[in-house]
Amino acid sequence: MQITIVDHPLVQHKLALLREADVSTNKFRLLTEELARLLAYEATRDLALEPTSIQGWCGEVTVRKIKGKKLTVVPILRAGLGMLGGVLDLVPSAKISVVGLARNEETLQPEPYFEKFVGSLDDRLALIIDPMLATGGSMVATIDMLKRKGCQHIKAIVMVAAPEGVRLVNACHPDVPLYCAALDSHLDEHGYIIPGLGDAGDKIFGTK
Ligand SMILES: O=P(O)(O)OC[C@H]1O[C@H](OP(=O)(O)OP(=O)(O)O)[C@H](O)[C@@H]1O
Ligand SMILES: O=c1cc[nH]c(=O)[nH]1
Ligand SMILES: [Mg+2]
Repeated sequence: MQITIVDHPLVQHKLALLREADVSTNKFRLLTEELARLLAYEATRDLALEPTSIQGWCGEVTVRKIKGKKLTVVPILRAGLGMLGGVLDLVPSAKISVVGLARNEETLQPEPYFEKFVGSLDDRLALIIDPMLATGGSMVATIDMLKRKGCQHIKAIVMVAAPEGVRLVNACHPDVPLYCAALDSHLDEHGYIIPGLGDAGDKIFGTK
């Protein structure tokens, strides 16, 4: 599995601000969106281009535009919604597929509660977005769902990943590249990433 840890100074600086214990809901939201934008920039770096002719100011000019492949952005509810605006800034015409999963706090298994996919998934690149890759259960379940619907090209974008989650995604779906701002140390006994960010969903939505 290809894993890209985006080491750009802007990414690392924003991640540092996100890790502060007393970060406000408003600041966490803004930083999440900004980080998502920068991570999506990296994740779309290899989109294929094709030459096309347009009328420019001085006559015909050959330019390059993104080739046919359509995109769907796949936020995993809830926390993935916090990254959606940042990704859509870069790919405003992307269609959105939504997956609702809640991690059971005791078993740490993802429990599905919603799914709504756009059509023609076999013809699209799916960009899954979720701030946290912890055990990897939620990401693997989402990739499973997409593949069952015929999706063949999938990338995962997270802010912080744990080695445990990377290992699980790699074991189940080695074809899915992962983009993140940090690969952290480990999971604690409650399945939280250390040092991580705490509960990203709660911080984005202001719950708890
Ligand atoms: O890798 P995993 O062990 O599956 O954990 C990661 C998942 O846990 C969090 O969501 P949570 O289930 O807490 O839901 P929320 O977004 O509604 O807070 C997070 O946003 C991921 O979706
Ligand atoms: O560290 C973690 C693990 C799962 N979900 C979170 O929001 N944070
Ligand atoms: Mg949560």
